[in-house]
Amino acid sequence: MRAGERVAVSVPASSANLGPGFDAVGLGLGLRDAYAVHVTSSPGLELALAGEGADELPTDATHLVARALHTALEVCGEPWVEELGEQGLGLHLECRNAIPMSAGLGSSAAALVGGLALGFALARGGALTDADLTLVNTHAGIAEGHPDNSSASVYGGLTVSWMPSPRAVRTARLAVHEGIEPLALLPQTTRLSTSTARGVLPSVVARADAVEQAARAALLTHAMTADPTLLLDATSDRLHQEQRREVYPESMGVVDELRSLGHAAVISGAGPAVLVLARVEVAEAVVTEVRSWGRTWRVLRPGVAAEGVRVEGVRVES
Ligand SMILES: Nc1ncnc2c1ncn2[C@@H]1O[C@H](COP(=O)(O)OP(=O)(O)OP(=O)(O)O)[C@@H](O)[C@H]1O
Ligand SMILES: N[C@@H](CCO)C(=O)O
Repeated sequence: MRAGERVAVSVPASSANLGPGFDAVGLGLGLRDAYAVHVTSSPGLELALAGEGADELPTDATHLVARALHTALEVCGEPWVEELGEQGLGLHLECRNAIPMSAGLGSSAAALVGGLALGFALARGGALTDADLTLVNTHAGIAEGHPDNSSASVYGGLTVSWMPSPRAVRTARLAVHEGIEPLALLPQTTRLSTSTARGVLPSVVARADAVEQAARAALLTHAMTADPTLLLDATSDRLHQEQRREVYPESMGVVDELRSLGHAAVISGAGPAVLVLARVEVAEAVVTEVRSWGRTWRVLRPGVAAEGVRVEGVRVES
């Protein structure tokens, strides 16, 4: 590394689960955080934060993007801040966040994916290979503990991920049917940490529920890629939403109401955001319906992220 090198990446938000795909299925959303790292000639780590969470996140090496950057540089055998300081160099990290935090839109997964991608891109002189993306996917999925959000942030589109062992992540990436528009509904103030939402889940599942969940999860991939008319049936869940009702009662009310009108509404990830997988011909009507309630819900129409994490710029100053 030398002073003047700079790499920038952007990384999409994601919605996880989509109903029955708990901890496995993710959808990349067209709302992106932007991160950049600059090698400077002043030793130490400096962070500049803007956008969502900027006034509450740490501005030192404990920041999630910085931690992920550190991991990637270590994997590549590159020096971290202390060692760089001995060479008279430092790192300046910029994070511009568009993804709301603790909302259910995969902000922490995006931070991990973005930080790892920055580190690999910096170590490789600016480009990310498929092998690098596999490493990002693996490290981010393991760090999150479940790969659904992080894989969607790595690859965009619809992702189905599984962990053959606690140290391995695999992902199949599918193209979303063009007749589907994702709508994200956000309560104005409510936040919910993923760990709180995971803490209320029972550890045992009845066989009848497991059987039905497997059928719906299989149907989900078909509905999302080939036949959106099946989305209402394909987004029915038996494993986590009802079990978590107490931690997001208002969101469940919205899901119930929209589903009773025939729309494929689910809790987005661990909530409290609600995701509606609307057929494009009814998307406008869903937005009008939600706004007519007069409740304080924000409607986002981010579209599907066709691309996952990507390098946005590389600069080497002499
Ligand atoms: N963009 C970010 N940059 C730095 N740290 C973050 C970022 N997003 C989340 N974090 C950290 O991760 C912690 C856990 O986030 P949490 O998993 O609750 O939110 P989330 O990822 O937005 O939610 P979800 O996974 O349900 O979509 C936050 O408290 C914060 O410390
Ligand atoms: N699958 C995860 C997504 C949240 O990060 C959950 O529902 O707990």
